[in-house]
Amino acid sequence: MVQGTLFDLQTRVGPSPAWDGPGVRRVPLRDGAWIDLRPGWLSGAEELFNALLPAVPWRAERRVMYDAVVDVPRLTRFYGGGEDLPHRAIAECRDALSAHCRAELGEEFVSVGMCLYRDGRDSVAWHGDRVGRSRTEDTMVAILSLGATRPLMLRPRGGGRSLSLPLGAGDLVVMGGSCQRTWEHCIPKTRRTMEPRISVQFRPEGVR
Ligand SMILES: O=C(O)CCC(=O)C(=O)O
Ligand SMILES: [Fe+2]
Repeated sequence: MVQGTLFDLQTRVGPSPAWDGPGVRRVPLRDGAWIDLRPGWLSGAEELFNALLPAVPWRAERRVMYDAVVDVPRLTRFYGGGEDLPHRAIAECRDALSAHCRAELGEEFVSVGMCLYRDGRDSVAWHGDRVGRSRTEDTMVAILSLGATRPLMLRPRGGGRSLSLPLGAGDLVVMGGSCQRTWEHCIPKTRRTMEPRISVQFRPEGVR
């Protein structure tokens, strides 16, 4: 108890200054895609989760599917470049990511998307982030995970074995190369957790 309190006081919410750490690796995928894993990148993940949950004006979306209007099974919020972000640590993460990836990416991360999975019934179906330049160009999309651990799954668009990456609180994954066009990703529904998860997605301008 006492230890926990001291730890909380000392933890500053923000990205680790170092990219290196246990479990850090690049996983090359076929067709010119890759993912970078940076477990435990964010310090104070629980504090950031607790701050974002009430501070973000979450939106419920509805979509037309076949001939029915259905609820999108998660809440979302999108912040374009220049919009005020709900926590200073999010801007610090974006800037740290830009600094780390700039040489390879050739540009900055600009927008911040957020998803709230209220419980294991919330999900995102198989897709690539293919709105905009990512439809035709290599790019990067980084995802910071907060709250409950949920697997991010990836599969080649042309068919083939899928990969499951459990993303825990504070973990970062960067999808790079052709990943958005040649692979798909999803967060499947699960009965395993009823706890909420927030994901924060960082994307360059013109990628969605
Ligand atoms: O929540 C996640 O980790 C994935 C979200 C996602 O794929 C998206 O918003 O495009
Ligand atoms: Fe996505």
